[in-house]
Amino acid sequence: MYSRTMLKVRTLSNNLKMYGSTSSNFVNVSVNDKSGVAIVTMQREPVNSLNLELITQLKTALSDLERNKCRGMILTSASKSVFSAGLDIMEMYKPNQERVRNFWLSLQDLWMTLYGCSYPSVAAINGHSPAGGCLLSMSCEYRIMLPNFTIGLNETKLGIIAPSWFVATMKNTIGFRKAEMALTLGFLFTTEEALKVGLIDEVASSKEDAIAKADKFIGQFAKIPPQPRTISKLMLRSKDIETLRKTKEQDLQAFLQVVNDPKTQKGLELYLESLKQRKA
Ligand SMILES: CCCCCCCC/C=C\C=C\CC(=O)SCCNC(=O)CCNC(=O)[C@H](O)C(C)(C)COP(=O)(O)OP(=O)(O)OC[C@H]1O[C@@H](n2cnc3c(N)ncnc32)[C@H](O)[C@@H]1OP(=O)(O)O
Repeated sequence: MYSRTMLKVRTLSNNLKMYGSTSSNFVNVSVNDKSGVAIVTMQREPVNSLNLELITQLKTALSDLERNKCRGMILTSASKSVFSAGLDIMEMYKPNQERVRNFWLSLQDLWMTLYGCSYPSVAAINGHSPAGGCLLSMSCEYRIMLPNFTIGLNETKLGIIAPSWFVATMKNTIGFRKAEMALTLGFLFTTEEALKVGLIDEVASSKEDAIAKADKFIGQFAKIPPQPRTISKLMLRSKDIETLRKTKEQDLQAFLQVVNDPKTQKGLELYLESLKQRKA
């Protein structure tokens, strides 16, 4: 049914090669020949932390799907326990200035592409989904999650502030009051809590069940003319996308200022240590 890599993810562009990156394939795209629905799988082990390369490859994959007029897209993970651990902290810890700049601009681009894509989008959340992982999930139109995992914007717990477009995405997903509580507490919801608060739409018993449910959700649009569908979606979403488009540089500078603050660097160092110690 789903043929692997029918839509090839392009290798990294030249401007990334200058950082000495190898063009490993962190994203797999497979398309169902019959329905035209694509499954986009993040496969950057161990936790799909979003580094520059994964972000760039995701953006390329989503844009390719747009160009190829795909019928729907399901975003999921190759890991059995993590959807995405959010932004790769190593991109922000003692960063190379040119790379960290590119990193943030690429993340902005990815969000604008995913949030504003014309095709129906579903996150099949088959593992933990904190911070940037939650942002990706919320940017889709529908979320299906497996039990016993967590999801949320936990930035305040890390001593940082979620950028305004993360906040807008959460507010648009669960409403002002619940977003305010969740963001100020840096709350990570369990699957059950996420369902209750409306952060996810359905619970699935397995990844296969999540994909089947996602296919069913997308299938509903077969009878809806695509143009009115897309225009309606963008009427709801384009204001926040345009806000970021207009303030990209300002947002970048705010990010760079925070990242380059010695206090942030110390915080990131301690957090990385705490992640490693959890294992010991
Ligand atoms: C006024 C306007 C100001 C604007 C300023 C903007 C500033 C905003 C800046 C940043 C925004 C950030 C958003 C983010 O996304 S930050 C990332 C937040 N992510 C997390 O907190 C998740 C951390 N990870 C975990 O909780 C767990 O790893 C989990 C995802 C639950 C998976 O657990 P488990 O399966 O047990 O795996 P391990 O913890 O053992 O991890 C395996 C290895 O992966 C490393 N790891 C984990 N997460 C990350 C990460 N996000 N980045 C980099 N590396 C990560 C972990 O250390 C292990 O490494 P190793 O095997 O070497 O020990």
